[in-house]
Amino acid sequence: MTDNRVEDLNIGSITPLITPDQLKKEMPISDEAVACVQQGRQTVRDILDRKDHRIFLVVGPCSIHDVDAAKDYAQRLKVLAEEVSDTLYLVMRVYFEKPRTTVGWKGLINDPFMNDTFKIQEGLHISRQLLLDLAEMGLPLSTEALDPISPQYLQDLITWSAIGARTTESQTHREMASGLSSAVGFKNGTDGSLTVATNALMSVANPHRFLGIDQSGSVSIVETNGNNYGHVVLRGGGGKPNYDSVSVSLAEQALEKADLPNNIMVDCSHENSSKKPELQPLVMDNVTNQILEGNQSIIGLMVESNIKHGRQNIPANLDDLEYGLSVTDGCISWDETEQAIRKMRDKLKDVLPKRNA
Ligand SMILES: O=C[C@H](O)[C@H](O)COP(=O)(O)O
Ligand SMILES: C=C(OP(=O)(O)O)C(=O)O
Repeated sequence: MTDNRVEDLNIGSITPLITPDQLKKEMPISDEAVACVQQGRQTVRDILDRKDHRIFLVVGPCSIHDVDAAKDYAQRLKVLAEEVSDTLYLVMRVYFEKPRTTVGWKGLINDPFMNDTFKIQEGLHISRQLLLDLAEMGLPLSTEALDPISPQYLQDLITWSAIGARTTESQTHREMASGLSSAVGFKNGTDGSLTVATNALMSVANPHRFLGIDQSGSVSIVETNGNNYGHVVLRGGGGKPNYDSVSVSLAEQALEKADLPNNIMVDCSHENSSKKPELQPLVMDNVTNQILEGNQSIIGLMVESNIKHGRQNIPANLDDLEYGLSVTDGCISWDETEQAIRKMRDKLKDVLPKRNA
């Protein structure tokens, strides 16, 4: 018998999902969380506009896999954030979606139980509850906007978003970012190319029309206004770092040539530290010294930090998971994080108020 099927040949199944509206009805944003998000977004915009002298640090685990450990981390970060708040504005990394070089665990939304059961609906619930809990603590939160649909479920709780090195060049992600309500950092490409990020900034500031979903889950034409709070994130690439003063100066020239604001974030992790977490404090200190020496463009840093130093593979028996240890990229420990952030604050506390004067 002839098989006449011409579609869905590679589809295993398609399962309807809760709509954004339904999830938000079950788990509504509270007044405390709204206040936290609004204040956080305004602070980041003020830093980008040089109305706030501080530098913002996007700091936290490479990925969230254990909600209790994330809350434990957040409580520590909240105390440190208050301590350094005259100089630094700390935003917690709460990354639920991981872009993989090939394959691997894709994060808490995709596979919340880390056992290939891919309970995405539960992943959305768990992720939203964590964002609510953390925002209610008064912590500004950040995430990578990777899936083009998931922002409808979670972005109301996000203060700063990233577009990752693997997707900065993607039109879909630039379109999505043009409609995000938060400021958004575009990483340079994995090969080190900055042009993909400067092109992304030119794209994202413009209105776009594209296919998406609305809050009731209907496939829709989305029209955006454009996002004027995009900036580049230098993360190294092509086997080389790009946090050094020469690379930063080249990035400044590229921004000037493209008529873009002189706003640069440095990611201390990834290829800026050859994925060796213990090198991140050295990158932080180098960038701090650049600011002490008069740099005007660096407005933010990213640091991958967790309760414990390093990383672990996801074990076959999940009872063997070590508490507070990353299952994706290696992170610096909480003690190292406190030490590095305090050092940065002490070095910059008298300098930042006079910067850009
Ligand atoms: O930040 C995390 C990783 O660097 C990124 O998701 C790629 O990870 P992989 O190369 O281990 O797949
Ligand atoms: C995946 C990440 O970074 P990059 O896109 O720079 O690899 C990340 O910050 O988690």
